[in-house]
Amino acid sequence: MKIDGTPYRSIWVDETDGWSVRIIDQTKLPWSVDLVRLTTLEEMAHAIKAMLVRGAPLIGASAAYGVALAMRTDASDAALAQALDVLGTTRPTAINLRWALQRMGELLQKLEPSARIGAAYAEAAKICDEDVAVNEAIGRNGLALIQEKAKTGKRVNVLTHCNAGWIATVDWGTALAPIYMAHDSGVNVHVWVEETRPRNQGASLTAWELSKHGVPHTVIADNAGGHYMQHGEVDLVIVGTDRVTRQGDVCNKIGTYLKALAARDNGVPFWVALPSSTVDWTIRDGVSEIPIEERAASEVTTMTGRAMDGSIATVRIVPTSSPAANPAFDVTPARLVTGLITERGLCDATEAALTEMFSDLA
Ligand SMILES: CSC[C@H]1O[C@H](OP(=O)(O)O)[C@H](O)[C@@H]1O
Repeated sequence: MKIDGTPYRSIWVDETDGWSVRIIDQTKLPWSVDLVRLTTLEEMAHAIKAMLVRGAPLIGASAAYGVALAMRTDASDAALAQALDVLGTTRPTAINLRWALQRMGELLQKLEPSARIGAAYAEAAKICDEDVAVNEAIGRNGLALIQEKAKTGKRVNVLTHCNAGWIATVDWGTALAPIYMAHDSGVNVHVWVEETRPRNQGASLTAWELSKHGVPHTVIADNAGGHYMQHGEVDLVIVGTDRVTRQGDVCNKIGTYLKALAARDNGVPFWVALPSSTVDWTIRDGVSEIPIEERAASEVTTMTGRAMDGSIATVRIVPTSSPAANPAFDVTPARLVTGLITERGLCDATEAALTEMFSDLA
């Protein structure tokens, strides 16, 4: 996607040296576009854990480049095992992390150490290029849903939660890809952007993305989504996901489950956009089997934003005497999911449909 006319991906190899990795520091958005240069495994692991990069597909791509950076330093078997372990423990929920590390590990373990640096960079680049193509296909497949709603001749209102845009992936995004394509094709589309407490990925990231692309949108409190659905202001919900089970249960940012309940209660279609790398074929029941990341309480007790004098400030919004809990994801049972938007097409959130569409992976 473009930032003020300049095309970007959310991660790339620095062309000036051919090996360091550049990312957009998402903790600084929307206030500044800070391009960070990463040179070590440890810097990449920190970037994932501290959410300078976030979003399931981007976490996977970032981890792949983290392995490549590690191989530059030491391409031994021990160093490879260490890199896979360090990166594998950065964040527990997005399955794309495990998928990318398994792919990198299986490739590199078979090679002589002397061949590992080049192979690691090549495979990481391949993962990135594949992600872009897959997300573009998700966009095309999801576009049909928006175009169908546009047949009424009225503005199409899509609600989304968190950020599943181009900066949650290498490019295009998943949930936002159909929206970009609809907007670019002239469809009158508007997005209800839920702020997504506590880290405000909607307010800070989705709103920034849509503003940069000129897509009409309105930021709302997380708790307002159901109200707009009740009043007929939401034509469909499209969200991303960090892990889908083989029976179609969907793990996504905390609050997604509540959106799905409100959507079901109001007859609003609830779609989930995902690449096939986000399906975890090893599990069925999302609620009991998907590990939910528990992040720092300080993400709930404080908020960071731009003060009126233009400085970036963090303020406490909870009494110091009050404990806080911060589960970062929840699980929406398949029964509440209208369908899945994948790179291969639209798919029911059922084991039969998933295993038929992805019989080569299941
Ligand atoms: C396209 S995956 C986006 C997915 O990842 C987000 O989580 P986080 O910001 O904590 O990495 C959120 O669950 C999004 O739906």
